[in-house]
Amino acid sequence: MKLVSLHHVSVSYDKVPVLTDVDLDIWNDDFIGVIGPNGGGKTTLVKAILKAVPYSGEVIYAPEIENRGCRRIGYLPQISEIDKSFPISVREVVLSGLQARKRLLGRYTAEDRQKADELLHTCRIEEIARKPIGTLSGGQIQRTLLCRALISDPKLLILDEPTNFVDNQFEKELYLQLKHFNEKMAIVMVSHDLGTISSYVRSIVCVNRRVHRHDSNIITAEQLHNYNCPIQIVSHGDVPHTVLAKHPNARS
Ligand SMILES: Nc1ncnc2c1ncn2[C@@H]1O[C@H](COP(=O)(O)OP(=O)(O)OP(=O)(O)O)[C@@H](O)[C@H]1O
Repeated sequence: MKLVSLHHVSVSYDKVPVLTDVDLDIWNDDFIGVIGPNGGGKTTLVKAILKAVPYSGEVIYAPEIENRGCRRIGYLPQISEIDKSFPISVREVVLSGLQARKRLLGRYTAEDRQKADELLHTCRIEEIARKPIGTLSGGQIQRTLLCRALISDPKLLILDEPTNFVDNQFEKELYLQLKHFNEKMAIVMVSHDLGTISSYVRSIVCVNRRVHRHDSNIITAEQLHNYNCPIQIVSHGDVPHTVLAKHPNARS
């Protein structure tokens, strides 16, 4: 079942085109890795899927995704987009994932709080439930944001660089959890860590102003060529690699 369809979607910031004429369908069982060079438009693509940036063209949600004002998309933003000075506890951050629904229905229920506690337990952060987010490590923040993204029982989970600033242990646990979540929801994950994600995702979407979907998790030489930027090969086989952080062609 098709959950989201983008038709001829274009996005510009200050008249500078960032995404041009994007056609993309997201299906209910998808596990998509979104790759591309720095500044290529990956986060903008995610925001277009969320209708969180002005765009031309069409972004169409199936009724399973949006029904009577209730949107079932969980979103884990980049850590840099989080205001850590905001005086709010881990548990409150997790519950805030229900806000869109609460605008219609009012206060949190005992059931909501129990759900938040279950997720905190699943992500192994129940002992920091009362801590303010400003005091947390990168891994603890990512776990908190993951719980927030999951609390509304999404049909589509979107993660933007979820393994930035986290340790290897968290990364491994996260990928295994995502595999499990993918039995119930579609997943779209932006990552620079191509070598790792290629062994978990089922499709690859390359973003460099234009968007190409490849229904395979094998990263090809052609895809690497699309990067047009320095690449560090980290292992052999199906060309897994990492894009260097410093990048002369970046537009940002
Ligand atoms: N709100 C904004 N206003 C103006 N320009 C923006 C805005 N957001 C992003 N950009 C620019 O749009 C381009 C694409 O940015 P985007 O964050 O979508 O790329 P990205 O592929 O996610 O990059 P990165 O890998 O560095 O996270 C960049 O040149 C960026 O500077």
